[in-house]
Amino acid sequence: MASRERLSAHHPDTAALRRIGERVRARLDADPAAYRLPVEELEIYGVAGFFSDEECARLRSIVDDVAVPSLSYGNVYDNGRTSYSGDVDPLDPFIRMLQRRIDDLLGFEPDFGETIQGQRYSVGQEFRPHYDHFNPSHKMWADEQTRGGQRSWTAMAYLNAVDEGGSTDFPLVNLSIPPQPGALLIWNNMKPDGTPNSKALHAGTPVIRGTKYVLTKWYRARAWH
Ligand SMILES: O=C(O)CCC(=O)C(=O)O
Ligand SMILES: [Fe+2]
Repeated sequence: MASRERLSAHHPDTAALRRIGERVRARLDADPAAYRLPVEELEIYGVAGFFSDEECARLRSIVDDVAVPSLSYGNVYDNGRTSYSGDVDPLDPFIRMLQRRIDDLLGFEPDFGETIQGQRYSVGQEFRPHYDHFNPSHKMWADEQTRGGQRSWTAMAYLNAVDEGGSTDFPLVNLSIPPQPGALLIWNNMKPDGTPNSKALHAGTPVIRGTKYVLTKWYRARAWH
């Protein structure tokens, strides 16, 4: 363990991730619309009403258009995800406008963000506990190193209210966040020192009644391509 800690502290992305953490934190702390959730050991913020009802409705229909079963995607990161998901069209002017708003809220250059992903969960579907950041011992890590490196912050938007279930839980910091339409949840997957935060483990809990729609945008340590 000690040698792995040492390895990650010396990783070339670590200094960039530390600076990104500082910059985004300062920006969100200065933004009256962003509320820092009162937990230690995880930097996590909420912004209520980030998307309007009309934007949420339009986004839900976009998610319906692009979503396919997550598990049949063959995506190696997706173990534990039983929802439907898909990338939205990054060139769509409506999506570009929304992406700019998220980039601006966090203070990221647009090319640091991956394409927004849409997800739809039906009754019983979930995203089991996982980390958004990459595990450097994973076989895909070498590839990801060349296309932007480690994931830093996650921005996730709820596009509707769920009748029951579907909360986003961070079990290691005792947080359970119920979907609120139009709200954006933002967290740092790294610690302030720029190394992965084990407390960032989270899950989309099973939907019990209704359907859950979300958007997720992951930001990297470097420009993503
Ligand atoms: O649906 C949720 O509440 C969590 C989604 C999530 O963890 C992700 O998209 O990475
Ligand atoms: Fe996640």
